[in-house]
Amino acid sequence: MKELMIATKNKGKVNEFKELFSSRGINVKSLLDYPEIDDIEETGSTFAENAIIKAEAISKLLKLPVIADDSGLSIDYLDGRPGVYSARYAGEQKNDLANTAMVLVELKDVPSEKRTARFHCALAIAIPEEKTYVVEGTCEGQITEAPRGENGFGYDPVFYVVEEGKTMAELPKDVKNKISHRAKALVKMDKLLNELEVSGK
Ligand SMILES: O=c1[nH]c(=O)c2ncn([C@@H]3O[C@H](COP(=O)(O)OP(=O)(O)OP(=O)(O)O)[C@@H](O)[C@H]3O)c2[nH]1
Ligand SMILES: [Mg+2]
Repeated sequence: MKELMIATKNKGKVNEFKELFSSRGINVKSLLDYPEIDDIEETGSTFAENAIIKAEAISKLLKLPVIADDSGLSIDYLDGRPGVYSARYAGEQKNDLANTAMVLVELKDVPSEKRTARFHCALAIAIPEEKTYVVEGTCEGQITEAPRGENGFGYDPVFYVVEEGKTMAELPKDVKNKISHRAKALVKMDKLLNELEVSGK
């Protein structure tokens, strides 16, 4: 089986990448397999910049082709926040429940038509001694007034997907893995990997 390294310590992302890549016959390794590697500082101002920073840093360290994911939620009423600060919105401890609660407080009494939002995912692949490539995917939705559902991670319980009539956390994982920002970016990455033939090296 082929193998790919994903430069993340986020368990929710790792689970999704394992599901998404297993159907492609690719085994996923992540930074959860390398606890000695410290977090890479995300100093970029866009998802794409941060994905490149993470992919290049880990690729340099491991001397392997490495994919990194930088993702988050942009809420129109909050001028795009939490954006690249999605993981740390309520503090450096990166607490999903606290982040979600903060967003709900900021949107208190905001009517449903003004609660539009989208998830973004930038995936970068850094190849040693070669270029770094980036692809992106988005998923449109609305922020609910209270969390609903047990699946997924992060802001999924408050992210309502209008076409499905459910929050991301109420959707079965195979449905999220078809419609999500990450799934859409991965379809583009898949094409790229086929062209570059890097998976498995
Ligand atoms: O409800 C959600 N469904 C998703 O599908 C999703 N994808 C990302 N996010 C949120 O955005 C932050 C990313 O920040 P982020 O890309 O910096 O990741 P991270 O710091 O957790 O891990 P790493 O990959 O950097 O190691 C995460 O913490 C999540 O809160 C999501 N929320
Ligand atoms: Mg991060």
